[in-house]
Amino acid sequence: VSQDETLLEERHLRYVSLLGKGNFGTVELCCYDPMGDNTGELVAVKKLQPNKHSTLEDFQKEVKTLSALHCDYIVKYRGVCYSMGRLTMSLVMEYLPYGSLIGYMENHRNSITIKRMLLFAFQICKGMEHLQTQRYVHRDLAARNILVASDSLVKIADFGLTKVIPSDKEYYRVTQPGESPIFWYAPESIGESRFSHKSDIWSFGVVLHELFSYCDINCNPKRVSSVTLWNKWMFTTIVFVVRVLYS
Ligand SMILES: C[C@H](Nc1nc(-c2c[nH]c3ncc(Cl)cc23)ncc1F)C(=O)NCC(F)(F)F
Repeated sequence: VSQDETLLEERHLRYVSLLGKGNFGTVELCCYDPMGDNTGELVAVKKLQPNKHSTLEDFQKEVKTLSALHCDYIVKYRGVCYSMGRLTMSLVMEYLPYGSLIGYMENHRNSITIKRMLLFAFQICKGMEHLQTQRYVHRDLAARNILVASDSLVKIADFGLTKVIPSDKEYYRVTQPGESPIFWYAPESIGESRFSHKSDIWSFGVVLHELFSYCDINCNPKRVSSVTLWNKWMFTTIVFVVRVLYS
């Protein structure tokens, strides 16, 4: 019988620690140990908590997206794990020990060279290039969604908002913009909820800003655009004007 090694059994997944939370559910560090002799592999398990933001259908699309992407610069898919009699499911991915790029840049502020930042930027470009060849738009490219595999390798992760561009169009229009990270959004994404490879490139520009500012909390995109009331008023006005221009 052909063993589908991407269908993982919950009984072999041992909880280690909580890695982080999102508006979909949580990501836990687990050890997948089918032999039961602690020779298992550390994995990151994204558990779905169906809520108003993310449904099982959205989650299944994320699994389909990640399982279709094979690239050194994209977090690897390990499989899915159904539990509670297929009532809920988990997405199992490789575990990247150095965590998210934000934390890494803050902790290695003094040892990161410009050359290293350019290497990371190049790797993110290669990952995004692979996404583009499959007509995917990430829609949430930000330093918080880049993982660090080693001191010289980063990978794109979190494909929860990723969409496929229809073959007859150049862009994807979102009907219900959820919790939008608008500080990473291109003008046409703010104005018309339109997403394309070009809007991913805009977000990449914001990621470059994060990289070259060491993901410093005092100048991160959200902070920069709302540091004072004036900026807040200005930003609101800009969003309003952009929406008017695009309507
Ligand atoms: C909610 C989860 N948050 C976190 N994840 C990790 C993490 C370390 N190592 C990891 N290896 C594989 C994965 Cl999928 C996550 C981690 N560390 C801190 C977090 F806050 C997450 O998925 N964040 C999006 C992205 F993965 F892009 F960073």
